[in-house]
Amino acid sequence: MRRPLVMGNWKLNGSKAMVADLIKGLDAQLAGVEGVDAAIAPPVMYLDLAEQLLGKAESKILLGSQNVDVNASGAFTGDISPEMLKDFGATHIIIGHSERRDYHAESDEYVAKKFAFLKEHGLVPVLCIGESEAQNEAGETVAVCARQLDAVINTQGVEALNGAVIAYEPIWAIGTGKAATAEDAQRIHAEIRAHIAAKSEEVAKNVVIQYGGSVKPENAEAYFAQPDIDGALVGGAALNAESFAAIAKAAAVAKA
Ligand SMILES: O=C[C@H](O)COP(=O)(O)O
Repeated sequence: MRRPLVMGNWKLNGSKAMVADLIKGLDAQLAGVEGVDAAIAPPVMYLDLAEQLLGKAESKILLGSQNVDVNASGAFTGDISPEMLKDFGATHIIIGHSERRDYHAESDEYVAKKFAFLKEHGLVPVLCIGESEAQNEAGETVAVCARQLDAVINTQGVEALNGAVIAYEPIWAIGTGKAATAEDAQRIHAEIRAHIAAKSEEVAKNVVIQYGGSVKPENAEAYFAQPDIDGALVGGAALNAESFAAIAKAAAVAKA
């Protein structure tokens, strides 16, 4: 049985006060909620504070990050290494988000390199994949997702997906309020799982596939009712403790 994972990607939002408030609210809202892993990825600047606050509260909330770079140390100005993330207690690291692919020209190969680097350092890659609106309209959704996945599978073997997380995020649904229907998302998740199953049924059966793109408390239950949707990667709604907790609770109930 796959354990659901609901992860909040705070993107470029936050301040010390906001981090403290949000973590306090999340801890209160999520206390006693079983059957789901909840993770947060604040801006890297606030990992230290988040780690301290979670530690003080003896929180069950997992800590993550929104990115990693591909060098361990040395003359790489501005880069962040896996060991630095580990040093602050981050375990779940988002890579390949469409905002990184688009605004920072990150290729499938570069994202795959990050994937391998995280695995090498014992961290959990949360690999984002998904199609643009134009690709969706052209009927290329499954091919795009397969290509993005194959960048990892063909270089590292399908077993590299063991213990990793895949986040299917149709780009046109991110931050737009125009979420994919639960049925459409399920169809793509099933295709993604089938693509992996063609290489290994065991890996496909166990890999957690999250949906991301305008997930809100109002639509969360419908996603989690689908057999191949194992959680969510949440942007906007993760900036409010009550909304994020409601989504996490919906996953716990649906997957119990
Ligand atoms: O990483 C999260 C996604 O990009 C979804 O963002 P959103 O929930 O604001 O649409």
